[in-house]
Amino acid sequence: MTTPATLPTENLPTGKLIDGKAFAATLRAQIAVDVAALKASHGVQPGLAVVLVGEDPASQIYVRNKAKQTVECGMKSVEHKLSADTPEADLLALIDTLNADPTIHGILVQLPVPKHIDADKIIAAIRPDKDVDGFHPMNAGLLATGGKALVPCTPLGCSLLLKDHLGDLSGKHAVVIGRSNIVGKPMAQLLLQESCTVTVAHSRTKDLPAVCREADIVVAAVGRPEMVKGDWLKPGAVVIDVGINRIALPDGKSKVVGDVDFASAAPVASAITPVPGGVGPMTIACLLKNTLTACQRSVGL
Ligand SMILES: Nc1nc2c(c(=O)[nH]1)N[C@@H](CN(C=O)c1ccc(C(=O)N[C@@H](CCC(=O)O)C(=O)O)cc1)CN2
Repeated sequence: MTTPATLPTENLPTGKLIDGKAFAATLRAQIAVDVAALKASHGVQPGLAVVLVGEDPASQIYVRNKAKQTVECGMKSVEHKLSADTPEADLLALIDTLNADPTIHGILVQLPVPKHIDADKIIAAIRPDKDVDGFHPMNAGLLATGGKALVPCTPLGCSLLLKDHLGDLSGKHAVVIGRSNIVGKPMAQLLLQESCTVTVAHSRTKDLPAVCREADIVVAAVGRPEMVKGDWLKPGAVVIDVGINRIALPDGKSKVVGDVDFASAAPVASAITPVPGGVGPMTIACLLKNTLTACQRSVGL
């Protein structure tokens, strides 16, 4: 009998699946309650500005979902959609305007940006206290030194899922595959804060399967479809799959898969996030959480 391409998630034993979609819905409901309380106590409504440059289809969907969920939580949402050939100087000018706008507490520029725009320069132009993506070097430094950072949304979401599932993470060996500024490095910092022993693996890591087999927790954020196989895992490991890879199917359609080969990994892991429905929904929920945090801090809370 051949192994199915993906295990149907509904056939997994209870507790094996870490349901990010459900967790994100609960988090958003709590954020809505906190937004209402902030309005009542301080007369302030959190405002999020999302800037999209160009027409990347996936980015358009993410931006639409961000705006919709922002409004559903009772916050103000402002969208700026700029053409793909927008000069970098115009984007910097827009960020200056948003930085100075007292009704806007969170600013993000959807990534990736077109090639003629320097993403690092754009990120550095956003006021650190409004940088709800947590990508500004000031926030990266605060996270690394244990300060009051705004934390990147995807790793924050992974950390919330892990703590909800495992409780205390202290002493666990976590292997993070990927060293990006957006996921891998901040993920490692968050796991260190929880007193994990952290290994950051990457494309030059020797014998990656053997490194993964040492891990109690594997966070895969490498951007390679279904790379992490079941025989890379220690039995009982908890697996967090950050990958969102669209792959073509023989019938001409496509589907989204993670960085983990779910079919072989799920039987070995004690718990695993699915793709879709795992980490992805947590990214947007944590963006709303960061926007609320930025607004609360702006009134001294
Ligand atoms: N400025 C930013 N740009 C980007 C970020 C980011 O955090 N800040 N992250 C990603 C895109 N992203 C949010 O922006 C994002 C990606 C995926 C999901 C999600 O819910 N995915 C679904 C599956 C979607 C599909 O079928 O295509 C899931 O995993 O269930 C939410 C947000 C890059 N850019």
